[in-house]
Amino acid sequence: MKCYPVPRENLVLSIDNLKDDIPEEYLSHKECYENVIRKGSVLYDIFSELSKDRKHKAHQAPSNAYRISDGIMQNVNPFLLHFALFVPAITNQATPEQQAEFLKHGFGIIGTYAQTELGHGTFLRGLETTATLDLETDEFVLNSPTLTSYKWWPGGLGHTANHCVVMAQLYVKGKCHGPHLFFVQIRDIETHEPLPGLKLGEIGAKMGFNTADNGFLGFHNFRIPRNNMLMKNSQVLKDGTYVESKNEKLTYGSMVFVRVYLLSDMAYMLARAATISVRYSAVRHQSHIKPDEPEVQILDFVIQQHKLFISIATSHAFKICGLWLWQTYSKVMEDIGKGSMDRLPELHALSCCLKTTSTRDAGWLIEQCRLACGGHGYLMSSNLPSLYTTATAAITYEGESTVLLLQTARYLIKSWKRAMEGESLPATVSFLSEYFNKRYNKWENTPKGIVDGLKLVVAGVTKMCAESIQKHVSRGQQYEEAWNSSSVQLIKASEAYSRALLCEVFWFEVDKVSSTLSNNLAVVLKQLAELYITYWALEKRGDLLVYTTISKDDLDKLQERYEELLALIRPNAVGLVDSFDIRDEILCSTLGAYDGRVYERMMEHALKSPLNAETVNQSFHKYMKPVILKHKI
Ligand SMILES: CC/C=C\C/C=C\C/C=C\C/C=C\CCC(=O)SCCNC(=O)CCNC(=O)[C@H](O)C(C)(C)COP(=O)(O)OP(=O)(O)OC[C@H]1O[C@@H](n2cnc3c(N)ncnc32)[C@H](O)[C@@H]1OP(=O)(O)O
Ligand SMILES: Cc1cc2nc3c(=O)[nH]c(=O)nc-3n(C[C@H](O)[C@H](O)[C@H](O)COP(=O)(O)OP(=O)(O)OC[C@H]3O[C@@H](n4cnc5c(N)ncnc54)[C@H](O)[C@@H]3O)c2cc1C
Repeated sequence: MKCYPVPRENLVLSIDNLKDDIPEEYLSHKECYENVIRKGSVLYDIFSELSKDRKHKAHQAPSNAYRISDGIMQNVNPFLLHFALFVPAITNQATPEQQAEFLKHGFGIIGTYAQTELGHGTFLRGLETTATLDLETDEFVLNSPTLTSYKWWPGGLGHTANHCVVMAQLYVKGKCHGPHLFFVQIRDIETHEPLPGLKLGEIGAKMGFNTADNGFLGFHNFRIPRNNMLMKNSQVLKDGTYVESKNEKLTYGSMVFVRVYLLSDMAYMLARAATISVRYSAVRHQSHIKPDEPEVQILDFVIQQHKLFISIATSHAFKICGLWLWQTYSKVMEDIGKGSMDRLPELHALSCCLKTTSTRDAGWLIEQCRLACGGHGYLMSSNLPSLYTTATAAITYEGESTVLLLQTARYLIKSWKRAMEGESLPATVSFLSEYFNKRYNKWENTPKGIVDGLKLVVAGVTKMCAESIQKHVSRGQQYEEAWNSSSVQLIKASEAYSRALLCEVFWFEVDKVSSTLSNNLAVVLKQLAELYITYWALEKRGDLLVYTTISKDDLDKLQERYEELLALIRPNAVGLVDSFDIRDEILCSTLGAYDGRVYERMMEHALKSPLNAETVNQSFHKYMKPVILKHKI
């Protein structure tokens, strides 16, 4: 058996079998998949050895592994769902005995998380796949009663995974108990053939994520042992007794895990885009500022700084907030382990709005980085297009953005009502009570003043939503209709809440640690945090004018300070992206390589195009020449 010493980035990235002779963009859909399975299998082998060598918790690839695989895969790893959802779902939702049983083969199985169906992705209570208890055989019978009930989208489901965790409506003695999770083998371990009673395949080409092997799965009277229902939170006993969960939403717990993780993942996606575009902007000379001087680095254009420095700052904001949210998640999971669900609604609300804002911001900011690189940003070899299509998928997967913002809005409205009744609120929403009791300060042009102002916007919009709902109810609408009628404002409340959270956590976490940092580092980090907060104060100036005592003069001063910060950051801009420390083999960009040899790398990459293997392509003689000669005058 091949034995890998503990891999370091250098070692993994030096494995020849992980290099591409032909850039991925020149491979067919099928070749792309086969190529990524080739590379993914080498990595999977390394992770397996690593988990043995390093006593890693079973099946958890080391966190830096994702960063290495990002470089090797360039696109998406078809084994991603195994680590991101399949294993976490089992460790989060199965009993210890079940975990030992289901994961006894260690890396010998490859799983995915099969929840979304052709007909339902958001509304989980509407999922159609059924799992019906057969008391006589002590089994569940899985069925896909309609075409729309086919599982559709799960990553790795088409041709990679041999197991999955399936979400299905649980039926016991004719009664439906709602969505539950089941451990299901779908392919033979030896032959990899689909097991009898299953219809499996991949869903076809997508705008990105094309190596994720997203698939479809249909069940036809497919039997699994009763013990294959994940039974940590709810159970079905041998006699058919159903023991319900302390909180039925615990079944949705695996999605919270990934939503929390995505904040950090987006920090990394943005760090890559910022590294590429800032380095390129330092190399690219174009146009003049002073007519009698040479062409300047485009990074000297203030508007270029305005386009790019927000991405540097946002990457740090997401990294720091991601750590804060992860600590909150870990604490809530610990509480749940002790039987307390009190903070679960708060964690759900936080993870929903922060996942949404981080994925949406990563999307438009990566696009802004691409556009700031002109035509060369449009080349696949820049890696900016792939970063964009990969990042923007996250706006939809793991909870579609609008739907998740409405979940946070639900929590804000409930918290507002509690504030009106004088109840104490968790720290993350206590400002609602302050606002309700008219305890807030006049505007201050400071980072803290801006954070307080953004919170006033949240409180003001939340109050407006509550009044809108009440107005529609008083006009005869049911509450749910009134909710729907007010949903445009409800989304605004959640968006404002998410922005206020990001600004507050970023500023105060940086402020908290700055005394422990070298003076220079503290100064630069505070400049980034202040830039982030001031950027969003200016973006949201309309709301601040409506809900706070900010004046036109205050806004003019903020604009001036913002431009000062751009100038202060400019000398450190390249150093700041270098400090993301993303090596060329992982950055995969002709524009962003550390040595700055942009034009040479662009030409080297262009010559790898199969079209450049010959000076005249055969299509000239086959198609063009007859037409040209026919019409030649
Ligand atoms: C380790 C490295 C990892 C990763 C690296 C990188 C990438 C990420 C990895 C993988 C990404 C690739 C693929 C993505 C995979 C997927 O997409 S999986 C499928 C994702 N699908 C969804 O997210 C579905 C979204 N829909 C829902 O969650 C629910 O349908 C809903 C919440 C919208 C509605 O649920 P309902 O049951 O109808 O509830 P409701 O009637 O609206 O009531 C809401 C109440 O329920 C509480 N609640 C809802 N959800 C949760 C939850 N998750 N946790 C806790 N509580 C929840 C909510 O608080 C409300 O409570 P009330 O007190 O107000 O009643
Ligand atoms: C790249 C990618 C990978 C994926 N990987 C997986 C995977 O591994 N496993 C898995 O199970 N799933 C996966 N998914 C599926 C993903 O989780 C779903 O696409 C997502 O949950 C959204 O559901 P939907 O596609 O049915 O959209 P819908 O829910 O149908 O949404 C369509 C539109 O309707 C709106 N809408 C829906 N409900 C409401 C509401 N209550 N109020 C207001 N508007 C509403 C939405 O805002 C949206 O604009 C993946 C998806 C993608 C794109």
